[in-house]
Amino acid sequence: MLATPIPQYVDAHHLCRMEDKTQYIFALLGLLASFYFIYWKADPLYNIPAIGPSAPILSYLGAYRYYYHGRQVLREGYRKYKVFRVPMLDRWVVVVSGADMNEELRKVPDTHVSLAQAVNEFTHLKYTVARDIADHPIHTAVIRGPFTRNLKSLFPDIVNEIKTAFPEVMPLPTHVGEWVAISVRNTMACIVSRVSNRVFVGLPLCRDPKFLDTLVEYALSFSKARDILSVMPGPVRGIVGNVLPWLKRATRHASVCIQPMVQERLQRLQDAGDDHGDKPHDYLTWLIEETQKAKLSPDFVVQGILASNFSAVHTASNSITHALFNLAAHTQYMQPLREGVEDIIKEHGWTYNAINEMWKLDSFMRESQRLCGVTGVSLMRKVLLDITLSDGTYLPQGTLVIAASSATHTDKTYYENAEAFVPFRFYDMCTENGTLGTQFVNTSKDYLAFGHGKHACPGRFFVAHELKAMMAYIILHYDVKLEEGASRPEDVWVWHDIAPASAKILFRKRQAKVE
Ligand code: HEM
Repeated sequence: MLATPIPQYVDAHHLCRMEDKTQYIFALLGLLASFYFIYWKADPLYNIPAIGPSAPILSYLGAYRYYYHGRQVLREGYRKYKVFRVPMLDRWVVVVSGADMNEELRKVPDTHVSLAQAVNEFTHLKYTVARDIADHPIHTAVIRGPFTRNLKSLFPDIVNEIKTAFPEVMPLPTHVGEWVAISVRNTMACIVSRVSNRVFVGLPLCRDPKFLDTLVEYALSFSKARDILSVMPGPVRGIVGNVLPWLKRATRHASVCIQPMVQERLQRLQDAGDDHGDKPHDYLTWLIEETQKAKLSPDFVVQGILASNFSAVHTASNSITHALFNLAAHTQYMQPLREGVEDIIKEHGWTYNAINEMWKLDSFMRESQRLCGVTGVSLMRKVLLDITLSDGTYLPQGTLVIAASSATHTDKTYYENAEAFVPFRFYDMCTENGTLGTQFVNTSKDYLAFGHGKHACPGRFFVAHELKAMMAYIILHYDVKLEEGASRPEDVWVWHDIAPASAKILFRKRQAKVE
């Protein structure tokens, strides 16, 4: 059958229109491609080598990889480049490699880079931690100043809380030799929360179940809120942040507990007048004094307590969980640790000085943190004024820059047998070579677990005593091992954050006594 012939004029006209359309489509695609390339090449970070695809949209593939395989991405960049960049969902982050670049980054003055603003960008403090703490970090001033200066006098409270919390939170069967599987991360979070709040808010609040529940909820809601906000485009973030209920609820609940104590301290400060001897001498009072210096309302103290908990609890509980996993996986080190701790406690009792003398334990904690930090990066900074690094890399205002601490810590240039857990390596360095500066609290360009330089963690003197005292208590009272056939639980990396697995290990009442 023959098809009905199409008139010639229709055909030509139709073809003409089709050609026009195709031309438009190609022109549009060409225009879009040009915009795409212009946009890509106009990125001020374009010349910095990227790990994964650097083109717009395709870079989300790289972000996906960084989210799930942060450790490998950072190691790859570290191996290949002095300075490189990694993609996150809403931005590129520039990373520096190696001790010398770490040193260079930490020396950039505060006029040009800011730690506080970098933390704010990564965590959206206003909606996740405390409403105004980014603008008025009163807790940082207190931790750096009177808190650390008075650690020795606060130490008996820390010990008292450890001795009370362990039997309550981690009771063990009285049967000789019976092992119990304990979820370490949650248990340590609970004990660290009590011990830290013993010094932040004191008795009885640090043991009040309602207050402790508020803190647990606050910690959990931080990650929820941060994850939601980090996938929001900038302009929408503020709107969403303002409607999230969790921080408002935590602040309200914490206020109910803390405000009466603030009022009581204010009254005592007023009664003491100029008589400094009668002034209360504790964390709440120091926070109140900071609010007065900054001409803020005393209500602000609640935000200071929340921010202190944010800085202190999750970091410390993850750190001791890593240490316990390392001890359970290397039980041969229990005996030498025990001998050291027991001798010192016998001689000095549970004192601040005794904890200072526990060199082997100190080395164990430092080594544990070298390999299993709380994060795989450090020296987080936001560029405030354009800078050019020594290798010529230009970092414009607004760039986020970090140091690849975990890769530095496992670089054989700085550490012999760098991948292995050698718990007494720092103890040996100190006793054999007389190398100073390798204690748990010391920072250096190749040891960045607490940062380095002017902004190095001001809470590290407290946390070193807190965690060493907790470990000493465990070493003297419990035996520890992995579950049958298990190996050390793998750490979980999300972006560059590292969390210990939520695994269980076995504890029993200590059997062998050191003579
Ligand atoms: C094992 C536990 C901890 C680790 C691994 C840790 C780590 C860090 C790191 C890496 C920094 C940034 C330093 C830099 O960029 O140079 C930092 C800052 C800070 N840390 Fe810690 N920290 C811990 C515990 C604590 C505790 C217990 C407190 C409070 C008592 C605290 C309070 C702070 C504060 C306020 C800052 C900000 C300092 C500033 O803005 O200058 N940290 N910490």
